[in-house]
Amino acid sequence: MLLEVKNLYFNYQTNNPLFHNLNLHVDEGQIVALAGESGCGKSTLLSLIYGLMDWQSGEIIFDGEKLFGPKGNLVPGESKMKFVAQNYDLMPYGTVYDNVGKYISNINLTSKKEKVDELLDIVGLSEYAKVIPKNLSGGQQQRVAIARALAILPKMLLLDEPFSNLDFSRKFELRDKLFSYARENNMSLIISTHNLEEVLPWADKIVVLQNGRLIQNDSPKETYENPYNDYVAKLLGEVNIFTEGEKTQFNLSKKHYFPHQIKIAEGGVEASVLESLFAGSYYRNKVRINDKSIVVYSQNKLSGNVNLEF
Ligand SMILES: Nc1ncnc2c1ncn2[C@@H]1O[C@H](COP(=O)(O)OP(=O)(O)OP(=O)(O)O)[C@@H](O)[C@H]1O
Repeated sequence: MLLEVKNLYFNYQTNNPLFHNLNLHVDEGQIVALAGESGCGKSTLLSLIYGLMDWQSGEIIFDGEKLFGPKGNLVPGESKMKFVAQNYDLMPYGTVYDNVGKYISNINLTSKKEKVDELLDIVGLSEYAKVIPKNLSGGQQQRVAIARALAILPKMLLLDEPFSNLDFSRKFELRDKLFSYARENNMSLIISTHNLEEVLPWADKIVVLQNGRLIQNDSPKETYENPYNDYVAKLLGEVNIFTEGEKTQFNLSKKHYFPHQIKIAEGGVEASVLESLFAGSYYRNKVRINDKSIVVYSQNKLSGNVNLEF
């Protein structure tokens, strides 16, 4: 085990703990998605792990050593970790090259250049090496910060919403390269996100926080098949949620059905189609059974009545 958080207790305001007995562990080389809606405590947890704030009780153990938070380090932050916070913290007057190379030794300048070039390629900023951060967009600055963090090959990298400022096409490219780089170098990642779809294919484990409480800690498949509650299900994408009464009425085995989990099939429950919209690789349909509106995906445009199989 690389990281162990044991019975962590932390509050910003007395008598109102954000974390109460929080437990979490991360293995070496593991990619963990830390998910939850805005304000649930993701950034705070990453800051505590990295050692930027003091916690009130509990233990954080990293690489076999007990951590002591800010008082344990002369320079803020644990030396074997790197944290890319939401403010990026770049050197404003250094170029992109300088920023990415900040933690790489100058002893061998040729190998330093090779390393910086490799990292700039990973984050898609090869053409921006000579630009200063002030003249970059928010998403570009975010990518510089990621490249700089990767440069020191930390044992663990903490990324706070790393894809939040990136456009769609960049996101795909960056995710592929970033996760491959982490795997090749056996680097552990904890990535905070409010959108699990963004990291699901790459994550080994999904950890969900709700109001400071860790409510689910499972593999992506297990989380997807058995979300702990409606809150977790909604973090996974568009979902149909059924009440206990509706479950009985439609003879359902579970409470949450993602649109693709409901099939159009002969012999199923009859539903009327309210709308059928082209959505690229599928049609997004709104259908109704009695008073219940349900979203289902299909290969073809639907109309009239259809039969649904859950
Ligand atoms: N410095 C602070 N002082 C007091 N309360 C704070 C402070 N920073 C954060 N909080 C509160 O702690 C809770 C958790 O905040 P945090 O930033 O960790 O959430 P988050 O899940 O990272 O949110 P987001 O996704 O919006 O970044 C929130 O209710 C927030 O208002």
